[in-house]
Amino acid sequence: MGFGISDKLNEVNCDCEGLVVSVVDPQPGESIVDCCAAPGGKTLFMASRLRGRGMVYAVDINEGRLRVLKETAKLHEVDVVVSTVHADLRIFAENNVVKSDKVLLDAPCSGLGVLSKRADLRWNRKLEDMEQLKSLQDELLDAASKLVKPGGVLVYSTCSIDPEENEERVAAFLRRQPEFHMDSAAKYVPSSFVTETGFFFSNPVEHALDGSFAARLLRSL
Ligand SMILES: C[S@@+](CC[C@H](N)C(=O)[O-])C[C@H]1O[C@@H](n2cnc3c(N)ncnc32)[C@H](O)[C@@H]1O
Repeated sequence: MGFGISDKLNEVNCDCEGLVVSVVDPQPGESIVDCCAAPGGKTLFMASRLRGRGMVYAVDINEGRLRVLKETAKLHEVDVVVSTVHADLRIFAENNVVKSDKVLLDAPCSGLGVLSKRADLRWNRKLEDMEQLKSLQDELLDAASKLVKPGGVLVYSTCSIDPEENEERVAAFLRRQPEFHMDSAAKYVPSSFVTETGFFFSNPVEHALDGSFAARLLRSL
């Protein structure tokens, strides 16, 4: 089996996607759920880190985007460790009894960290859209947390720099789900990307990268 993409992925591992995957810290042999996976940039990074042992379950509600993910995984020869699941995460988590070592929720967000690429987003935000988006992020976080085994890791990430979608969603989640607690990102990414409270954060001004956020949360044993 080839792992040709691994080297290429490692070369570009310094972008936001690679850094968020570093916060997840995938290890060979692990079972990982990528909850909002398509089109699959982070799935591919995680799959390459498994070195042929373990599985990334790539869940997404969008069948077309998931198909692209599957084809890309095959092209990059990591399809043997990627299994796609077409589902609404909230329903999948209700019905799935198997718990995984690591779960990544790269949540749908306002995209406020990538405005330089998506100028259209600047003018399209309405207050009620934001409230709906925050409720969806909360529901998806609760669903994702059900898939984590005791002692396992849940990473919540967005490509937003808005605290309402980031720190505030994590704080609300920890109030609802006290069996989870924060684990600092400091062990996984360079210190310039770690906030005082232990979150991963990149911003276009300081890092010349797209804005992105990730929180690493541990489930008690
Ligand atoms: C920010 S994008 C994910 C990007 C992806 N992680 C990557 O690295 O390429 C958010 C994804 O969430 C998916 N999504 C939105 N609501 C969902 C739901 N209820 N269940 C599963 N996936 C959902 C969307 O289809 C979209 O592909």
